[in-house]
Amino acid sequence: MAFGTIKNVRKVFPVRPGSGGKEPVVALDDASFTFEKGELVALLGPSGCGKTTLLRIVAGLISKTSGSVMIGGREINEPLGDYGFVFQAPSLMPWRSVIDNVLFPMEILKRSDKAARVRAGELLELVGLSAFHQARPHQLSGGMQQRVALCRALIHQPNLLLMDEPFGALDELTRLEMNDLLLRIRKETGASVLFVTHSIAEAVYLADKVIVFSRRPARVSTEISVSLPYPRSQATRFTPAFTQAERTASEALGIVPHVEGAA
Ligand SMILES: Nc1ncnc2c1ncn2[C@@H]1O[C@H](COP(=O)(O)OP(=O)(O)OP(=O)(O)O)[C@@H](O)[C@H]1O
Repeated sequence: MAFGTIKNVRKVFPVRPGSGGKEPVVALDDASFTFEKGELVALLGPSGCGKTTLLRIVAGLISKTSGSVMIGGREINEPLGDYGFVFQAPSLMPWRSVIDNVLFPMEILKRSDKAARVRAGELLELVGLSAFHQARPHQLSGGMQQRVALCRALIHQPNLLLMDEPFGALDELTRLEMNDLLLRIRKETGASVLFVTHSIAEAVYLADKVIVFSRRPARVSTEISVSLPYPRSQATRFTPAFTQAERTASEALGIVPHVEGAA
């Protein structure tokens, strides 16, 4: 059985009284795909097609209207805690030091012991922030803050990392560095990753599999298996296989017409 199974998930947001909306919003319509333990799946699709909604359903943060979500053999109907969530904004607590931000989830889980502190140190080393344990968020660049947010998402050793356009606000060079960092982290932790992005190149570079959604209400329009070898490096972006995968994703999004055998 797959580690994660999203099956026929539908989400309708009802009209909220006083919101001015006239029709319920069908955010997801029949979204289905599976993923394995340790697999990195990129979710790609037009703005507003329901990608964030799907991540929140997988996390158990919001309910689905119908369908099922199974993660690690358990049906998800409420937050089960075995996931880390990384958002586009790092949203660190400005009054806390870097290490105390990383340790925050462990305080909530009442597991903020010496072992947690050691693990926080290891994670900060992994992301190259060993020298910044006591720094405050405002003393860090945007990329550094997002590294701290990554450590915070991983501190309780989740099996699943949910990432919602985590590098979308970063400059191009920092984003490329963060892509490589994420591939390293995935390898070291063995966590599965669901990664929402608007960038076709980022999706192809990171993913084992790209799920392309149609316009809202989202359905899975295409599933692309990315067969680029590991380890991937920035040079991978200049290979014919990379261009081919980008083209396939672009065709699935309707950005370029499908041409048989084109690369
Ligand atoms: N709480 C809510 N109440 C009502 N409608 C909502 C709610 N959350 C999301 N929606 C609607 O559901 C649709 C999908 O939103 P969602 O944020 O999941 O899309 P997205 O694909 O992540 O978009 P983007 O790529 O622009 O971030 C949108 O039309 C949005 O307005």
